[in-house]
Amino acid sequence: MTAKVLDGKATKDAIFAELRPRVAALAARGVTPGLGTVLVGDDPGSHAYVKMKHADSAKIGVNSIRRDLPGDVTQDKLEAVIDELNADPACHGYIVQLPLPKHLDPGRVLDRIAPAKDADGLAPVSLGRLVLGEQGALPCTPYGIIELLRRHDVPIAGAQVTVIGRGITVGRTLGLLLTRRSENATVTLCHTGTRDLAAEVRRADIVIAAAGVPGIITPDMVKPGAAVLDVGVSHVEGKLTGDVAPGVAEVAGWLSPNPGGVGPMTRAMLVSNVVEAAERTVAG
Ligand SMILES: Nc1nc2c(c(=O)[nH]1)N[C@@H](CN(C=O)c1ccc(C(=O)N[C@@H](CCC(=O)O)C(=O)O)cc1)CN2
Repeated sequence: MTAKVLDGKATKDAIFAELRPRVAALAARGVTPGLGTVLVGDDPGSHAYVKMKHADSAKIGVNSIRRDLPGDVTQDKLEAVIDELNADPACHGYIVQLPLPKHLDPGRVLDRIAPAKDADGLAPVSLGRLVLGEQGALPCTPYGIIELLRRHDVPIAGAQVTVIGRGITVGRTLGLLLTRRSENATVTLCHTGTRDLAAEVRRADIVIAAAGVPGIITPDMVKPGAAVLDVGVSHVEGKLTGDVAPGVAEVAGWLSPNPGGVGPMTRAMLVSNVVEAAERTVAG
C-alpha cells in the first residue's frame, strides 16, 4: 500500500480560496480583518512561524499588527502590550507566540487576552468553552488536523484515534475536539507514562503523532490502511524531522507529510479564526 498524501499546503490554499470572498464582504462593510502577533525574544523557529503567519494574512487581505519584544521584556511590559491589543479596534484577533522565555508566566499572559480576540483558542476562557461545548475560537493545530481529515474524507465518526502527546497546543485539546458529538471519535491520549505505546498505535484507525521524538512511529506499529498525521517537530542535523519513521507510507492509508502537512493547516485555521472574529464585530 502507498498512503494517500494529506497535503496541508494544498488544503490551506483551498481554505484561503473560501476565505477571500468573506474578506471581500467585510471590506464592502468597511472592515479589514487584522491579525496581531506578540513575539518575545529571538528564537529562530518562533520568528519563522510569525513571519509565515503574516505572509499568509497578506495573501488574503488580512492586515498585520506585529509586536516584537526583546527577550528580557518584563511581565508588566508584556501585559501592557496585551492591553494595548485588547483595546485596538483594528486588531480583531491576536496570538502570543509560544513558548515564552522562562522568566515570563504564560498562564497570566494568556488569561489577559480578551476572549473575543483570542485567535489561538488557547486562553482559559476559550479552553473552558471547548470543554463545555460552547462556541469559541478553536486551537489552530487541532482544528487544522480535523479539517485535514475531513477534507480528505478520512472517516472520523466511530474511529479509534491514538494521539501521542498531551501538550495543550495539540494533544490535550485535540482529544476534546475529537470526542465532541460532531466528531464522535474514540480517543486514547498517550504520553510518557503510557506502558505500551506500540499496542495503542497498532489498534488505531487514526494516529496523531505529536511527541516531538524523531521516528517514534515505526511501520510495524501502524495498522494497515490507518491515517497517520505527523505533527512532531525536531531538528536532526539541522533538518526538520517528524515523529514518523521512513516506511510508514508503505503501510498507512493516508499520511501527512512533515513539513507540508499539519503546519500549514495550523496557519490556515489561525487566519480563519481572525476572519471569523472580524465577522462577529459586524454581525447583528
Ligand atoms: N501561540 C502559538 N504558539 C505556538 C503554536 C500555536 O499554535 N500558537 N504552535 C507551534 C508553532 N506554530 C505556530 O505557531 C507553527 C508550527 C509550524 C508551522 C508550519 O507551517 N511549519 C511548516 C514548516 C516550517 C519549517 O520549515 O520550519 C510545515 O509544517 O510545513 C506553522 C506554525 C508552537 N507555538
